[in-house]
Amino acid sequence: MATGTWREWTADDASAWLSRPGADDDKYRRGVLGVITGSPDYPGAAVLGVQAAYRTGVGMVRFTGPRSVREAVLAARPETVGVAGRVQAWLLGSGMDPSKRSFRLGGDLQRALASGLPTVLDAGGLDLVGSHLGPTVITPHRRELARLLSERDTACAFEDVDADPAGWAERTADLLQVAVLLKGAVTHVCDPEGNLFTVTASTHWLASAGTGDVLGGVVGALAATHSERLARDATAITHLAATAAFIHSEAARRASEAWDGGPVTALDVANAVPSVVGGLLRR
Ligand SMILES: NC(=O)C1=CN([C@@H]2O[C@H](COP(=O)(O)OP(=O)(O)OC[C@H]3O[C@@H](n4cnc5c(N)ncnc54)[C@H](OP(=O)(O)O)[C@@H]3O)[C@@H](O)[C@H]2O)[C@@H](O)CC1
Ligand SMILES: Nc1ncnc2c1ncn2[C@@H]1O[C@H](COP(=O)(O)OP(=O)(O)O)[C@@H](O)[C@H]1O
Repeated sequence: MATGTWREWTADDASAWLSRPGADDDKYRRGVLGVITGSPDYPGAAVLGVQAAYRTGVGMVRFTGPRSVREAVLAARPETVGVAGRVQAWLLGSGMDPSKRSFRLGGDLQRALASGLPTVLDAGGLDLVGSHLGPTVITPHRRELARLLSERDTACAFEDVDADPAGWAERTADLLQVAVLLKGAVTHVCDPEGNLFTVTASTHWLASAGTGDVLGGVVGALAATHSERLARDATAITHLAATAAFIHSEAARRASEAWDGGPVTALDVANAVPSVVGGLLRR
């Protein structure tokens, strides 16, 4: 499959998309991320995404996912607000199973997508792509991408995506008219406008449970803190997604270095995000 020219996203690129809060900022001006993630089977996915969003520098998180998950989220991050209200962006779907979606949860997800706000659609929210009205990025791994396309009558197997991730990411962006962040050792980030960026993981220790949920939180936080920019320029979501993947990869490297190059957990990666953001802001 023919593809355009992909460019590796650099530290300079990422730092251009970050800024420090100013004297006039408060938690609302900095950006509130609405999060509907997790399930009784996967409460940890919600905890990891919310943790990562705070570590990336969002002003506040409103978590309105399943009630059974809210307790775990609040235990890990008591600053989280558990009531619905105004938000600047949405993170939807990590740790959810679309086949077990309740009527109420389906309604909450559809309302979020109809809000026209910037949205990150992950894992069990991927099937909802197309209902979105705002600048949106989907964040599948290879298997999820193959499943999503097959459900949309495009024959595609895991092996196909594995053999040509760049081509399938680009084709998906075109078919579904949405920005795509396809996860892997090399993460491909692209959009229907032809932006094509790669982020090459700085350590393969990143391939462990829950690190994708962490990435969702990083992208969500950047979307919430850039909502005004996104309202003017929807393609900014692609640059923010690439920035998130860069921060995530660097956080994994730092977390591993803290263990002398040893293994890292998803929570280690989330906890290393502030030092990456700090370093990029100093550039
Ligand atoms: N802490 C949390 O809350 C976490 C929550 N998470 C959440 O979980 C949800 C599902 O995400 P996912 O990526 O795991 O699911 P999915 O794309 O369906 O892949 C499943 C495929 O894997 C395969 N497979 C299974 N075992 C295998 C084995 N031993 N060796 C080889 N293959 C094996 C299996 O193949 P099969 O057994 O059917 O042959 C199947 O095809 C998602 O919402 C995510 O956010 C995760 O982030 C983790 C941390
Ligand atoms: N071989 C690898 N080397 C480095 N990073 C990887 C590799 N495989 C996957 N990753 C990264 O690890 C993360 C895994 O995300 P995901 O597959 O969604 O896992 P989970 O669902 O458990 O959170 C992604 O950020 C992906 O880019």
